[in-house]
Amino acid sequence: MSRPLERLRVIINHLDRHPAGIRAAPTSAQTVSYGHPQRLRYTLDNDLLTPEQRLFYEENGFLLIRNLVSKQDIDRFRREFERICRQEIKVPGLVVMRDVAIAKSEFVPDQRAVSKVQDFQEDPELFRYCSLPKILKYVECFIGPNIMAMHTMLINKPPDAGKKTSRHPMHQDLHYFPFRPVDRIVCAWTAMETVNRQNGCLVVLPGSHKGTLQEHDYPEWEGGVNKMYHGVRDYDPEHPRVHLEMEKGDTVFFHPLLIHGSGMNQTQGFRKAISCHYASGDCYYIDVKGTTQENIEKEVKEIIVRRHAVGDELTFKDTWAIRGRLVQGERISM
Ligand SMILES: CCCCCCCCCC(=O)SCCNC(=O)CCNC(=O)[C@H](O)C(C)(C)COP(=O)(O)OP(=O)(O)OC[C@H]1O[C@@H](n2cnc3c(N)ncnc32)[C@H](O)[C@@H]1OP(=O)(O)O
Ligand SMILES: Nc1ncnc2c1ncn2[C@@H]1O[C@H](COP(=O)(O)OP(=O)(O)OP(=O)(O)O)[C@@H](O)[C@H]1O
Ligand SMILES: O=C(O)CCC(=O)C(=O)O
Ligand SMILES: [Fe+2]
Ligand SMILES: [Mg+2]
Repeated sequence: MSRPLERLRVIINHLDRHPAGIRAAPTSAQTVSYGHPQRLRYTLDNDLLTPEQRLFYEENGFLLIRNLVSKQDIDRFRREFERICRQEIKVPGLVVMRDVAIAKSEFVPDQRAVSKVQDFQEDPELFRYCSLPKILKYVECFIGPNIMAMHTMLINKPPDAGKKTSRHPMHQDLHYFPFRPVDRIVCAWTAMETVNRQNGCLVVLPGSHKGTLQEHDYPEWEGGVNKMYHGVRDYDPEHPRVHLEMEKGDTVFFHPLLIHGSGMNQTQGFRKAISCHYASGDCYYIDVKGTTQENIEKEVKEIIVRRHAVGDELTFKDTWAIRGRLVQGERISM
């Protein structure tokens, strides 16, 4: 194991299990002088993060806060998700996804198994997650006081059906987003139960957020890949990787350029997590024509046309502006 990786493992294993109490072990980052705030590019001045936490995010592109969301809240999100699965309620705009190995097979027992729901902004109970003051306090440290919830997901990673399709390839979330600046975007991802290597926890490449947006495409996986699960075409297999093992309520905040994915679910349970991508209310939309993001724009448009029978008048940008919801401060240019 490489030395930086070993150090990270040590830090993660020693994270205090108290929300405000993370004390990272010394890293090389701490040689940065606290008196030079202009060196801090990825975090903002605030009273919440300790200098160690700020430096950890600056250096690694993620910050894990233990025990942030209460068990009661998570149980409520879980019950709401179950109601959606049982089709007891219908949520406008909600996208329901089943695993490709299940959707395309006649032989898998539970054809109805939902692997993920996206765009729950119209479900008041699930959307409560995105407005939790505990979450927003941290989000503000990364993107400032004007906060838009741009993308919401409840991931119910199914037991692998034998084709490794439950994996999520290594990717950068920015690939999906036609808005900038990149440093005013952050994801909050909360474990709804114990997540570990067995059931496919998040895997991150620490420090990869300092690079640029890479070209993404479908990985060449024998057993198939889920729709729109693009992966970074070439990433350094020698780059240290960290498996983020988390307990119910633990929350990781991460930068949209951080390369991450998740391994296969080798258990019989559905591994649950809830997440929201936030952007500052003063971000702006970009045209992705001629960029590496053109391929995902094309796929999103095809799905929208098929589903809603609309033509070219709805742009990639519009699909985001429609889903985005202000949760704090002002909506300025989003
Ligand atoms: C806007 C993008 C999101 C940005 C997120 C930011 C970072 C997040 C990183 C990611 O999460 S990337 C993955 C994001 N994935 C998606 O957004 C996919 C969401 N899912 C869907 O849009 C629908 O579930 C899907 C279009 C895949 C299926 O729609 P339907 O429920 O209408 O399916 P239907 O039963 O009508 O099946 C239509 C076809 O899709 C196939 N299908 C169903 N589920 C599939 C699947 N999971 N993968 C591949 N194909 C699938 C199905 O077999 C069938 O194939 P055929 O046309 O060949 O018969
Ligand atoms: N052949 C592959 N090509 C591209 N990405 C892959 C490949 N195999 C695995 N991955 C991705 O690498 C990440 C982590 O895989 P890894 O094998 O390290 O984790 P794991 O399977 O969860 O853990 P463990 O190795 O302990 O079983 C996942 O995002 C997975 O999708
Ligand atoms: O497996 C997971 O829960 C993470 C998925 C992910 O990275 C994403 O949907 O962007
Ligand atoms: Fe992601
Ligand atoms: Mg593995």
